[in-house]
Amino acid sequence: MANVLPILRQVAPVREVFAAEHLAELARQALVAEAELTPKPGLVDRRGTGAHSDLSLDLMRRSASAIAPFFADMATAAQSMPFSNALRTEVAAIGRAAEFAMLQVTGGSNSHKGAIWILGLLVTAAGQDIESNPDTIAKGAGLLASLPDSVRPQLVSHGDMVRARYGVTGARGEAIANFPHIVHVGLPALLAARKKGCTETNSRLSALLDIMARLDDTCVLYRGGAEGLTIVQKGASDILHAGGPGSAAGDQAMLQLDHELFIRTISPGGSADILAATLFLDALERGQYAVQEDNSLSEGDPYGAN
Ligand SMILES: CC(C)(COP(=O)(O)OP(=O)(O)OC[C@H]1O[C@@H](n2cnc3c(N)ncnc32)[C@H](O[C@H]2O[C@H](COP(=O)(O)OP(=O)(O)OP(=O)(O)O)[C@@H](O)[C@H]2O)[C@@H]1O)[C@@H](O)C(=O)NCCC(=O)NCCS
Ligand SMILES: Nc1ncnc2[nH]cnc12
Repeated sequence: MANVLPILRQVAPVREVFAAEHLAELARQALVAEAELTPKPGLVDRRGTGAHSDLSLDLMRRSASAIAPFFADMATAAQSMPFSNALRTEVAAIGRAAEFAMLQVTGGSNSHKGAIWILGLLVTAAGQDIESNPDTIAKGAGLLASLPDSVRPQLVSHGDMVRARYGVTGARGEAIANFPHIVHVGLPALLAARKKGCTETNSRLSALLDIMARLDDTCVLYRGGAEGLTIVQKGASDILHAGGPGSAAGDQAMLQLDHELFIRTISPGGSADILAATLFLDALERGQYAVQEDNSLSEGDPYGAN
């Protein structure tokens, strides 16, 4: 079904929907593209495990594959019921099943909890209308996030602890505010770097650093406190001011920040999730479907970084 989408796009004038499997595959590929992007400060990448002792690139890839079918289920749900509390409840149940599948494949490590939330909401919103753009998809996803989560368990998450201590709004707040760090930070930074002639890898790294410089990442706050967040935000900002990825000073500053985060075991995991979602919406917007003309799916880095 996914492989007919480019054809549908040409012949169907309006309100054709994205195939659920296609959205899921695109989301999986965005997660793999984020994980493989190298070098990322403190994060798992092609060089190694960053500030993590329980994650690896192979695990991130397997986690992405394990959760992709749940994205397809979310898009299918979006196509079979209207925007409503019932859809929110259905998607929450699928999201929790995806978290369970993630924990099973990683042996209990949290590889993509934030990504399941963000991409799950975006895939659901994108599942409804092919004429959408990043802004309207983010708004739809934000609206869905603001509906009540009727079966929310009474467990206290790391995000809950950090929110109570530092007064930040975390992953839930990001969604309810319509994903400002994707729409107003990640995407503009990605496009600006490409326009300047940066390589695709450096454009994505620039987008990640811009996100890191501004996001109140609860993953950073939980591991490193307020001081850790300052180190991440100032460090990312300094790299960009030094010339950004691809400049000698920028690359040097990036290695220094990577080292500091490694020593302190601080990981900007929330920023990584926001970058994956940025790549997903960018690919949708550009019509860059990773389905090949011979109906196969691209291998390696399907988002084509260089
Ligand atoms: C709304 C939920 C995301 C739950 O939110 P909550 O804040 O209560 O949960 P957390 O457990 O804290 O997870 C939030 C994850 O979101 C990422 N994140 C952090 N800050 C932001 C931000 N400002 N904006 C957006 N996203 C953010 C981050 O995920 C990444 O970090 C993880 C790695 O962290 P790590 O420290 O290694 O792992 P931990 O287990 O936390 O600690 P250790 O023990 O290892 O030290 C990695 O997963 C990245 O993805 C935060 O971790 C949502 O889950 C929810 O409500 N779900 C219910 C189902 C539902 O409604 N679904 C609907 C659609 S799917
Ligand atoms: N590349 C990465 N490294 C560590 N945590 C992550 N969470 C999402 N992407 C990640």
